[in-house]
Amino acid sequence: MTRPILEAKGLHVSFNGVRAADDVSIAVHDGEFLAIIGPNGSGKTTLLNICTGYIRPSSGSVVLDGHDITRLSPRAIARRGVARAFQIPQLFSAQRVIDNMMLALAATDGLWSVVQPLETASRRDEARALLELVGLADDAGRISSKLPEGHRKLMDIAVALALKPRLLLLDEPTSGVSALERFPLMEALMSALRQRRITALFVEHDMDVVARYASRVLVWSAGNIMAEGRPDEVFSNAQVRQRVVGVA
Ligand SMILES: Nc1ncnc2c1ncn2[C@@H]1O[C@H](COP(=O)(O)OP(=O)(O)OP(=O)(O)O)[C@@H](O)[C@H]1O
Repeated sequence: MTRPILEAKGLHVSFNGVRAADDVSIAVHDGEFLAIIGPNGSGKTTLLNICTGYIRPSSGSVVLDGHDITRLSPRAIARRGVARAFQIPQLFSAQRVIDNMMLALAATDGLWSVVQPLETASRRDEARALLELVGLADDAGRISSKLPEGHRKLMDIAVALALKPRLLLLDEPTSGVSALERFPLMEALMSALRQRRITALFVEHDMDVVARYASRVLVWSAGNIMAEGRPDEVFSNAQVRQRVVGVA
């Protein structure tokens, strides 16, 4: 296996006595598409929150490319190449898709200023390239709120990619997406990740999606990992089938 991009070691977090991370250690390797599955409330999102600086663990560390990022702010972590999709509120749902993309690029450039024009030729080109990357080139002129849910999710992913991340964290990429849309969405996501050589970690409840797309799976239970392996390995584990997949 390749070297880890991100390594978490011995993470502990409790909320009012509930252990959301109970000595969690994980390694995310370059190029993998790593799934996290597990029952509601088992601590999956807490791990994403720790890795992106939104929650500080009471002990343990997170190391990105050899640098300790445990106590950095979310913004500082994002600048080091860790992006998160489905985090940015849809403040501009009345705007066109291309305008949202240019806003995301402007925010990444740190050019939040009324005197700076939002639309420049290079930013428009970059926005279009990102939309093309996720298969939304034809949606550039549409109003964001009018997009089907699968396309809106891809727009959120394109917004996260504006940061040029090395590691993308996704919390349930297919939630709220129709059965017809979820595989095309995943295909577009996988293609974008491959083209940009981005490693990804995703929390997912849809086991068909995990079985089909994950390169490795971590199974969460009560604040820690109860099993891990390739999708076929974890899905043939009786405990996992009983506790997580819901099949005896
Ligand atoms: N900011 C917080 N304040 C208080 N309790 C929290 C906070 N974040 C998480 N928790 C609690 O920590 C536990 C783990 O929550 P977390 O959201 O990480 O689980 P999850 O596996 O992502 O769940 P789901 O699949 O339902 O999204 C839960 O009991 C949750 O209520």
